[in-house]
Amino acid sequence: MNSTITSISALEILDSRGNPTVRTYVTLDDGTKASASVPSGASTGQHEALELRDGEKRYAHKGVEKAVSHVNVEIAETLIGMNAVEQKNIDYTMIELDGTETKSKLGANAILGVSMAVAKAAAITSNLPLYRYLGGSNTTRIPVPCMNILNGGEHADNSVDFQEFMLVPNGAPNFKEGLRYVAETFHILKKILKGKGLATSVGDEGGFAPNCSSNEAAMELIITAINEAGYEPGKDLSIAIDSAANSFSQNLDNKYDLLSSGAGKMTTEELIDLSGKWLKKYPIVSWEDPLSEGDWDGFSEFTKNFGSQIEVVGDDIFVTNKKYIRKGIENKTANSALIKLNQIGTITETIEAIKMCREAGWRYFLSHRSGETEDTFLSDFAVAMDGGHLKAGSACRGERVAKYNRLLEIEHELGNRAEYRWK
Ligand SMILES: O=C(O)[C@@H](CO)OP(=O)(O)O
Ligand SMILES: [Mg+2]
Repeated sequence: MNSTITSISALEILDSRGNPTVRTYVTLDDGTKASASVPSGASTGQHEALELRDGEKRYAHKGVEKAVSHVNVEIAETLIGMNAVEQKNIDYTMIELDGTETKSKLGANAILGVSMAVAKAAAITSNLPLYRYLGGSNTTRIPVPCMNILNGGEHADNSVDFQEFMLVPNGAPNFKEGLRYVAETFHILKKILKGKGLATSVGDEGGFAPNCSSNEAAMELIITAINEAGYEPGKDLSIAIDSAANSFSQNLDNKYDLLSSGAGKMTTEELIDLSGKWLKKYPIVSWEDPLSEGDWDGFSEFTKNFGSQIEVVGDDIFVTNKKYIRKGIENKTANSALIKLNQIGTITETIEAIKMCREAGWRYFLSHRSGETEDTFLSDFAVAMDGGHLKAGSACRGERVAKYNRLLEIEHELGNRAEYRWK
């Protein structure tokens, strides 16, 4: 099948934080048109692919006109005439054109936007839904929606150190019900917060951002909400945490300072100890970045202690990069990797990272960024990758809800062939 790319262009748009990001457009010779928008993180790993930003300060977060121009000029000149259904060829051509390890010449935001828009155009011209085009004909598994309902860390200005507290509807019979479980509990949590005189304003991903008296108090509120919503903690709904420990480790090493809550300085051992206590008390099934990206030994210790009980996810430490995931597999650093397309910058490399996890018997956790757009590429991608779970924020921000709604659509389309299970 030949579907020749006839035009590629880009535009600077805004993301959900009001910061500039890249939207790309691709046209094929049969008239097919597709566009894609690139997300942007706030709590980033040091080794992520580079998000190219302009020098001038027109916005709080600088513009992306340079990246836009790289799409319009270098990338367009190189890819026009190529076959859109050859994703790997397209992605590796851009990787070569850039020629740097972190995509710093053209910008990962420029490259990823094109990678995504080409895949969308190829799916349309192949008459296939995107999840099926990327995942093949046996793609039937809808991910468990790990919904972020309480925010802290760099995603909120409150007194909680851990960045994300997520509800995991692992006891639900299907995605639709799972989404209902978490959305209902989200609303109950709002009532509880109101009743206690705590703020019901939300953080970047739409989770509430109350000033709790401690990190543990945040956890207690969530357990209360699950119970009051009529669900059984640990049976219907469990919990996933993203500590994003980089944000309370100034030098990204084994020294921590839980400043926001006032819990104070902690060593790796003390943090692991605290986690052990929480794991005994609360129905936690997944813990992401419990330690900072420089604390490889601490991560391994954490995994040795708890890896048989829960999913230990590396985000900032692996940055969806095979080089770091390989090191993690060798050192038993974790047992799962967070997967974010823009951390590495192409669809093909993201798929390769997932394949590496799969082959090692690791899990992988598909993820949005804290700065998102209305693009629902992630939903189709998560289904295509058969990973079993995704995080896409809360139930009250349009750019997050769009992803969940797309998953409802896919589940509906698959009918009784749709699968839903935690593991
Ligand atoms: O740390 C994370 O996992 C993400 C997404 O939730 O946040 P950010 O996009 O800010 O890196
Ligand atoms: Mg994270």
